[in-house]
Amino acid sequence: MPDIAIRLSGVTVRFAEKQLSFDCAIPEGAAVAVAGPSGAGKSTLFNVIAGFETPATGSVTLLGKDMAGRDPADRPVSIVFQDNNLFAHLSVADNVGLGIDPSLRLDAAARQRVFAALSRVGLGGHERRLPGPLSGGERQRVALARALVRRRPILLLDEPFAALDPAMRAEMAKLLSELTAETGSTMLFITHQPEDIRRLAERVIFLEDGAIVLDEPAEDFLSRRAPPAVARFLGHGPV
Ligand SMILES: Nc1ncnc2c1ncn2[C@@H]1O[C@H](COP(=O)(O)OP(=O)(O)OP(=O)(O)O)[C@@H](O)[C@H]1O
Repeated sequence: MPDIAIRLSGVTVRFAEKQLSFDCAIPEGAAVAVAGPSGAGKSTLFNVIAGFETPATGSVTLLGKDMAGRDPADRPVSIVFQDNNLFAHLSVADNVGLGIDPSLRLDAAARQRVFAALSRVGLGGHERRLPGPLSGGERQRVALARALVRRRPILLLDEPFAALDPAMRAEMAKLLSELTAETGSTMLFITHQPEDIRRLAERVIFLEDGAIVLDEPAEDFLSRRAPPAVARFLGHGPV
């Protein structure tokens, strides 16, 4: 049995109009899809794991360590946001270098890591370009390279496929599955497409109305006809 990479126990998050609650145990090395209707709590779940949101109750344990009071920078987590947060005035290489040192004081070994990460995501030779003219898929891969140079064992990807056309979706899924196999990292990705689950996920976490309602192997999830929100997600219509 693999160890548990992410354990949330009795976690609640209170917003003015809403309370969310999370319990889950995600094995180390798993590729996990996070799905559910808009407003269900997917981004909040990521923010709790990454440390951008502080729970009102409960515990967040990552790789066996309690994260209470730990800043995002001190957690074993890299997060790639949906809008990929690239700086328009910095080169591709510098955008990736920020993952190593926010003040961009990079020695030769660090610069080598940046080049290696860009080459790994298929962007070797693009180091000096600015992000502006890049395609959506290329920008996503720059953001992914920045996450990779941080070498954190847990990778959170907020809709990594959203801006991509079907061919690029398949390519990105292949890249992510190769990367996680190589590094052994635990990866969670938010998606609205069953196809991404078929391609990449071993497990699925499904949220509804502020809570995790399913946490199970992808094949079990994909053969479901209920509850209704899952049936809708899978394109089966209401039951
Ligand atoms: N900072 C906040 N203050 C108040 N309410 C919030 C805050 N962040 C999220 N919420 C509320 O919590 C609920 C969950 O939001 P969240 O963004 O996590 O959902 P989501 O599943 O990621 O949605 P989407 O798919 O639309 O991005 C929503 O009702 C949202 O309005």
